[in-house]
Amino acid sequence: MQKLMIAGGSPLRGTVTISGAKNSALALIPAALLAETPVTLDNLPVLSDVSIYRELLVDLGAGVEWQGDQMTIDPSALKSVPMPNGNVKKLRASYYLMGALLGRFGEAVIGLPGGCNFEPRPIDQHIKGFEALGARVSNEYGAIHIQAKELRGAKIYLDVVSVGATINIMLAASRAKGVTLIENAAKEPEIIDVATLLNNMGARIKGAGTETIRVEGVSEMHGCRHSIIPDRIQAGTYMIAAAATRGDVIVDNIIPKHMEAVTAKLREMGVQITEMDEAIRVLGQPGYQAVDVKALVYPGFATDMQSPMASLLTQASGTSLLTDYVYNNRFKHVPELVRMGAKIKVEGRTAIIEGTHLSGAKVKATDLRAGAALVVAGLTVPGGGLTEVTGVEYIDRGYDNLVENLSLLGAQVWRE
Ligand SMILES: CC(=O)N[C@H]1[C@@H](OP(=O)(O)OP(=O)(O)OC[C@H]2O[C@@H](n3ccc(=O)[nH]c3=O)[C@H](O)[C@@H]2O)O[C@H](CO)[C@@H](O)[C@@H]1O
Ligand SMILES: C=C(OP(=O)(O)O)C(=O)O
Repeated sequence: MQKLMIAGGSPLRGTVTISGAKNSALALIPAALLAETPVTLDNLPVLSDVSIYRELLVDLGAGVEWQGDQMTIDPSALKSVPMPNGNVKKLRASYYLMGALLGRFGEAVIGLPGGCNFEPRPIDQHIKGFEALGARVSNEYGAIHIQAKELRGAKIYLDVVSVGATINIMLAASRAKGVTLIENAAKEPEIIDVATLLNNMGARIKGAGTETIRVEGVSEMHGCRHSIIPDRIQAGTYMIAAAATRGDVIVDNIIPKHMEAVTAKLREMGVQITEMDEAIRVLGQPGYQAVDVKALVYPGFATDMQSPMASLLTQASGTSLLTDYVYNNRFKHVPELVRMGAKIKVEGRTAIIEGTHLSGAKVKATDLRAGAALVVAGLTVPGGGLTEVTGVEYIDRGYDNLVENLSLLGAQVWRE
């Protein structure tokens, strides 16, 4: 079992270059299966979830060439192989195989997804969308069976704003007959990225990034080349780590507009931030003010940033309130932070955080962003105090080169 060891107290200094977005990559890879000819993705993050997706594509008969940050997917020999078990259960985004295979073949059998299980994460809105497009959907022994004689465009109003359901419906609707309208759609930058790829593959999608997306189905799609947008959650985590260690870091190769909710909140705390064209400089300060943070759908403060933000808020004077309006109970990092001396109480969907000094401890990452929170917390521990984080496999789902990046910024971090 691997562990991350962190000797805290070194201010982060220097430049970190951010890779492509996990949550885009994990949708763009299955989206490529809708084409008849190869799709090349650039700026691909090197993550364990991407490796698992590669294996899924191979099982489906696709050709995959992956070198560094570039992957070429050749879906010309693809088959709709049933995938009730195995790798589909290891990651959340395997649910996109439902929309992609339904669009391409009119059928799919895919096991219920895995991913970070901080609370039950239903996919009823995905299924409602497939059914509205004319598919029959059943759950047999934990695998979703989807079949359609013909997919027909429809008007679909999402009951909850869901990133996954919005993208999954876009995938299937791209190959349906007629026009689909997705109302109350999610507006995350990753949705625009997927729509951009699909349009470059021949789809006709308008309105991605707004709450109404119009998809006019096409009968054929082709390959293209696409560069994945930067990972705004990795970027935000480094911004928070820079502030928490009172460091001075340039977070490079990002889209500063995607970071606005984080930037605004850090400024409100007293962090000095300079925005550049493709980078943000974070200059930490000796003291911070407590703030209230509400995690919301985009363009609000991302729920995926909520856990690392909790660690930063332990460094502010006074009491901060951190409320997650996307998930009811995404607080598995809290008991671990408390082991490190944090003063946090959870009431309902709100964490009440009082500023204090943290000390090193043996802690466990129970999901990806809980892991990121523990790393940030470990970095703040004064005087080289040692934090030992287990559950590293969760962290590897979403942060490539984490140890190398933090070491280059001057942190004392290593794997054991
Ligand atoms: C691979 C990927 O991109 N993962 C991201 C994606 O997850 P994911 O797409 O799974 O998250 P959703 O946007 O769908 O979930 C938002 C909320 O809607 C609820 N819901 C969702 C679908 C559904 O059919 N029914 C339902 O009730 C969920 O339980 C949750 O409370 O967006 C989340 C919210 O920004 C992020 O935390 C995840 O990192
Ligand atoms: C929850 C996350 O990922 P996933 O949806 O892939 O589990 C995340 O990236 O924070």
